[in-house]
Amino acid sequence: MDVTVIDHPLAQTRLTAMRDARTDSASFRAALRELTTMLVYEAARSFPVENYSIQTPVTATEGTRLANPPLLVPVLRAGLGMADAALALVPESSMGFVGLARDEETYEPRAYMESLPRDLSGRPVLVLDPMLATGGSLEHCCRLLADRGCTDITVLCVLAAPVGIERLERSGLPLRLVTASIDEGLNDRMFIVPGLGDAGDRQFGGMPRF
Ligand SMILES: O=P(O)(O)OC[C@H]1O[C@H](OP(=O)(O)OP(=O)(O)O)[C@H](O)[C@@H]1O
Ligand SMILES: O=c1cc[nH]c(=O)[nH]1
Ligand SMILES: [Mg+2]
Repeated sequence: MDVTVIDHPLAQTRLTAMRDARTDSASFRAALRELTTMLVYEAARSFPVENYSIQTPVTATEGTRLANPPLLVPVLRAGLGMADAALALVPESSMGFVGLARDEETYEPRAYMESLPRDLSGRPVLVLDPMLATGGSLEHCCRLLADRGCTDITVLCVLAAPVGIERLERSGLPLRLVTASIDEGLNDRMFIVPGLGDAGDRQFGGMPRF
């Protein structure tokens, strides 16, 4: 699996703001939006383009557009904070949604929402979720996409734990990963260390579990 780590200084300052426990929700969301722009910029480097004719105020020339705009899939809740920034940078894209909540005892993802096109063959997909911890949630999401015929999945994360990367690698799914950091590991509650805490709660506040 192809793994890209964005170690740009501006990505690292946003990441630091997100890690800092003193950062309030509004500043956390702002840092996530800015970091998402950088992750999408990097992920889009390999997007195929096509040329077409345009007219500048001076003369005729060739313009460039995306040959096959992606489907964006934020994983609710935490991935919602990446959706606007991704859509702003790739306005030609469309959006599907997957809702997953990790069970606090088994750490397995529980699916509660799925809104995706039926056929994803020939369609590149950018999955948006800030956290790759055990990898259960992202493996589940990427399987939903592969089951619909998708063969080109790029997962965009803020933090990835080595065990989660290995799980995605072992899954055999057709994906690559773009992240701002590979962290040390997981603690006994399967939180990423040093991490940033619960990315959903830090954006939107705590929620009673079902
Ligand atoms: O790799 P995993 O071990 O599966 O953990 C990662 C998942 O945990 C978080 O979501 P969470 O289940 O907390 O839901 P939330 O976004 O509603 O907070 C995160 O956004 C990932 O989806
Ligand atoms: O560290 C973690 C692990 C899973 N989900 C989060 O939001 N944070
Ligand atoms: Mg959460």
